[in-house]
Amino acid sequence: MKVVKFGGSSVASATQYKKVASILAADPERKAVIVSAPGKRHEGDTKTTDLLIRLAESVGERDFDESAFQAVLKRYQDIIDELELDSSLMTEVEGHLHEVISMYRQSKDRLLDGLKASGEDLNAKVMAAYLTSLGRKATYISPKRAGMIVTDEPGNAQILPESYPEIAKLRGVEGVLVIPGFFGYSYEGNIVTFPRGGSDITGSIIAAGLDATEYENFTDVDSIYCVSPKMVDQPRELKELTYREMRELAYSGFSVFHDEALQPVVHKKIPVCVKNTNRPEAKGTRIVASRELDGHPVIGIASDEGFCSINMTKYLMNRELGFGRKLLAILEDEGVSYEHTPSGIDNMSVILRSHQLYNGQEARVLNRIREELQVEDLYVERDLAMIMVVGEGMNQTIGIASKATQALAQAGANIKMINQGSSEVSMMFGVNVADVEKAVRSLYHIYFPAEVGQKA
Ligand SMILES: Nc1ncnc2c1ncn2[C@@H]1O[C@H](COP(=O)(O)OP(=O)(O)O)[C@@H](O)[C@H]1O
Ligand SMILES: N[C@@H](CC(=O)OP(=O)(O)O)C(=O)O
Repeated sequence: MKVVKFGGSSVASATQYKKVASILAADPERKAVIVSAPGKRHEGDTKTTDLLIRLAESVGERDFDESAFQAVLKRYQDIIDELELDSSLMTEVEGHLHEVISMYRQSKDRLLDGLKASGEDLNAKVMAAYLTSLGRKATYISPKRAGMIVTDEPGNAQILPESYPEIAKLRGVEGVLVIPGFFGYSYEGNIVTFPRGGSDITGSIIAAGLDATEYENFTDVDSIYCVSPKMVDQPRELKELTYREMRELAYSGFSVFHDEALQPVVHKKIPVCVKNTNRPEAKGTRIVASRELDGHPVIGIASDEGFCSINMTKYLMNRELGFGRKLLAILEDEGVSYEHTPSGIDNMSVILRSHQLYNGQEARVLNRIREELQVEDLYVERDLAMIMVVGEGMNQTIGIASKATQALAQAGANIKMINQGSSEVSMMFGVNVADVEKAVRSLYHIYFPAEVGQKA
């Protein structure tokens, strides 16, 4: 039995809905369908989730931005009209949005989550109605009915383990199950969303709960490529990669699959297959527990922006017992999470996502570090990007780092930081944001010269 997730671009319009229906019809093993909210129909379009965020932000004591409300309605109206579905569905869509607004008006966080979740919830209802109109047995299943219990942290939910036996009970439901992605319910009874892009997480949770043989993730590209197709034209397609490789790459910028979506399938070793809704005949990419090494020690190069570094120096830091612990305790106390901590004899840096150091917070954190740790030099460096070079074959190959530094030098990118984890499945380089694209292209050229040659 397979679990199939369709991303926003795959369910953005009536045309896309029809592709979904034929993909489902092509394989009776496709039992559970997870849908995102309608995404972008073309370059420059706005995702329904973003329209819903705009709507949530406009809600006041008594009113809200009517144009944002109408823009959301129009996304569903277009799909419902073109598929000639019952007009009562539109009444349901409108009623649902009004209900969420009036229920959560008093709490900004809850309202935002309630409206964001509506995007997928309404789409799942429309999808179930469409499949039924085609004569398929299809049932809308809310995350509540599925038993998806999550932590009560708005916009950042995590699934609780007791959900899985509940989800397993869905195996007994006849026909295709249509489940909205992106949210669950907390014990407090609230709707709580996963981080952005979190419908991938729902798909993975349902796959693990149902003990699926495969989790198919349908999107708008033929495969996962070894670098973002936004940076390199037609890069090398990846046939297979391991969970570890994908986790590193997704975390570091491969937005095609959510980095938190692997955890539920990993321990059951359920393969994930990323495929194209617009070209389902293309083989796609399989993410599996282990793979044969294919002569490419590096499998992918990812990059992400929006980092900063807190750098500090203190003479004889190496002799000061507990320095690192005290530093990290200050960050924990201030609610700041960190990504990496490269260090030298008398200096240490903490790399973190810049949005965590907003104005007041930055001053507070720096003051505490200065006063409590008595450092001699302390400053924040912003506009950093992290580049991750990933591959299972890297730990058995000599010269990977030297190739990387050569490529970065050729690109004229100044290396701000190098970090290699003990797993040796990845190596990370910090560079200025301004240098990141040329650095990634240069790394691609050095690690995949055959591909570059073929296209020249
Ligand atoms: N390495 C990569 N391989 C494939 N796609 C990538 C990669 N890195 C980034 N992407 C982007 O991810 C997009 C698909 O993810 P997303 O927009 O979230 O799709 P969906 O609407 O299906 O959820 C692709 O269109 C592509 O631009
Ligand atoms: N619609 C949500 C969740 C999601 O996963 O969407 P998509 O499948 O379009 O990435 C978002 O935009 O974040």
